[in-house]
Amino acid sequence: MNQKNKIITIIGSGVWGTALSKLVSRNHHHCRLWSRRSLENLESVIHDADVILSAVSMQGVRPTIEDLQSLEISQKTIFLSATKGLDPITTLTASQIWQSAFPNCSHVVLSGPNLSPEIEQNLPAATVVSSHDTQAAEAIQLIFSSDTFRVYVNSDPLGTELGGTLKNVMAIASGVCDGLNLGTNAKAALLTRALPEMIRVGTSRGAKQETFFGLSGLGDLLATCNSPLSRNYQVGYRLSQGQTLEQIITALKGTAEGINTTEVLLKIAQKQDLYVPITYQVYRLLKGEITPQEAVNNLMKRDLKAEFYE
Ligand SMILES: NC(=O)C1=CN([C@@H]2O[C@H](COP(=O)(O)OP(=O)(O)OC[C@H]3O[C@@H](n4cnc5c(N)ncnc54)[C@H](OP(=O)(O)O)[C@@H]3O)[C@@H](O)[C@H]2O)C=CC1
Ligand SMILES: O=C(CO)COP(=O)(O)O
Repeated sequence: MNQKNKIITIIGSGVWGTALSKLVSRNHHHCRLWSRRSLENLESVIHDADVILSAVSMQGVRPTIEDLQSLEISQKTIFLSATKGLDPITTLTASQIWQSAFPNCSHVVLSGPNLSPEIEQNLPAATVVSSHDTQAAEAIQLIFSSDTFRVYVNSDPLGTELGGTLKNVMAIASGVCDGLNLGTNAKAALLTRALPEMIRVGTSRGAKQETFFGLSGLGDLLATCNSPLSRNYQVGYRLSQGQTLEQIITALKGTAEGINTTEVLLKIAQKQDLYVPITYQVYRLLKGEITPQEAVNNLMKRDLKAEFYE
């Protein structure tokens, strides 16, 4: 694909879709930012698009696909997914759903430590674009790369997507950790134990372990779990301050995917008999079954064991 002046249609004009539209426009590509509330119709904005980028939250993925399936889409169009969530019914990632809906097109995932307010400010950041189609991933890499946005490529889309998705659960736990003032040691312990938990789930689904040590895994875990800019972190922090989940969701600006992901992740873990202690405590906390302090106590009081195990 010639890299000059591509037409990029972004579906979902929430904070992430908007931040991505600025990256595209700064690189002098033609960006069409669309949401279900736009006056333009979807058919006109996808016409001749080189890339259809989905930046809707997980609950918007299936409705968006249904709208697009009735329209004519060239097989040359690259689908790019920036959603970080899991489908509650099938437990599939967003890109897996896009792939099965449009099997004849190339699919790429974009995921990394990319808190949108910092991207909006044009602060330096890095991300990963991942696909089984190397050419498509490299085309997306060129479209988004700039002096302030460094884009890497890998060929493990599932691992890339799951890193960004699973860390949202850990970000809730991390917000609790900071809100209860548990200290730097506790935070280091939490994040270090969170990564193997994410890897256990990811590799059981076919993702590569090494991907979780990259930007979309460890990188996004560090960013999201250490920043009050993260909505998922805010959920945990506010729970630690005694707010109810209902109050938090009402006050929260934007989507915290980790709330839904925790439930789906626990379902996966129970079905596949995977050990996910942090996720389990986050789940019970979100359900109102335990207090934040009880979640901490439950994690600390578990049976002793070796640090590394299969
Ligand atoms: N914000 C960030 O820093 C980052 C976010 N992400 C991921 O990107 C995704 C979007 O996040 P973000 O932009 O922050 O969230 P927002 O809550 O700001 O925006 C959500 C978007 O999804 C759309 N949407 C929600 N439900 C539906 C539906 N049923 N049908 C169609 N569209 C729907 C919304 O449309 P409408 O406005 O009409 O409601 C809106 O455009 C999430 O999966 C998030 O994890 C990834 C990286 C960074
Ligand atoms: O994924 C993100 C940063 O990489 C955004 O995190 P939140 O959805 O928690 O705000």
